[in-house]
Amino acid sequence: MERPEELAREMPSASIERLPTYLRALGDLAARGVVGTSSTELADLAGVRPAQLRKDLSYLGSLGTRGVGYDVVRLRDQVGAALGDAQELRVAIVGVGNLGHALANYSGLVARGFTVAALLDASAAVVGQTVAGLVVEDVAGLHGIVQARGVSIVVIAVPGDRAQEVCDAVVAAGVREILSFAPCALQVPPGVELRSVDVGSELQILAFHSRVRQER
Ligand SMILES: NC(=O)c1ccc[n+]([C@@H]2O[C@H](COP(=O)([O-])OP(=O)(O)OC[C@H]3O[C@@H](n4cnc5c(N)ncnc54)[C@H](O)[C@@H]3O)[C@@H](O)[C@H]2O)c1
Repeated sequence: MERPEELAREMPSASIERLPTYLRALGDLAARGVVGTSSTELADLAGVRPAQLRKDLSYLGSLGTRGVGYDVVRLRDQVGAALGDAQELRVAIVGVGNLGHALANYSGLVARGFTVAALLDASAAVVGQTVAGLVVEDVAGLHGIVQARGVSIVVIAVPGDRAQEVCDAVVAAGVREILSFAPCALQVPPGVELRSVDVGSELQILAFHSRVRQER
């Protein structure tokens, strides 16, 4: 029998990507005072098949009890811990323009246990400004700031043509988890986890579905 941490290491990325949805559904159930839930109910709330949900949760060692289901609070805490809830994860945002401002002020980060520990920019017009209670610092100090404040995740919100150089500097500073909003593909060395959110591509995917529906 594998230990929970060994199982979690084997979790496929598609399963990891569904964990925040499970956590949100479990949080809603807990807030409503629901004590126990079935895989069918939870899968329904999360918009997945029950078999998929059971498989995903099995990687956390959460098998539920046949006929009883899952203890909501226990499972919420287990999924939360897998997503790093228990640790205080420190995030730095590089690029404090329109998007960087919005992200720095986004209450959902704090609600999910993240702390914005630094805001960095290259523009003299932006450095020194106070945004969301933090003074924007010069990106030239990235390495020292990451080390001194224990930053483990960096969000890149700079223009596309600056994103790769920023990404390289972030990796050189020792960061292994990066979220990029830049509308371009970034290269990272093995061992660095890069997630990209390209709002334009997401809209194009919706536009594709819209066109196909109209042609039916
Ligand atoms: N605005 C949006 O709604 C939106 C949505 C999704 C994605 N994006 C993408 O996010 C990125 C930022 O968008 P924005 O609208 O905030 O742009 P912006 O021009 O308002 O802000 C970019 C910021 O990055 C800073 N910057 C430039 N080069 C830098 C460097 N080398 N190091 C550190 N900081 C640097 C600039 O000084 C500026 O403050 C872009 O790649 C954009 O395509 C924007």
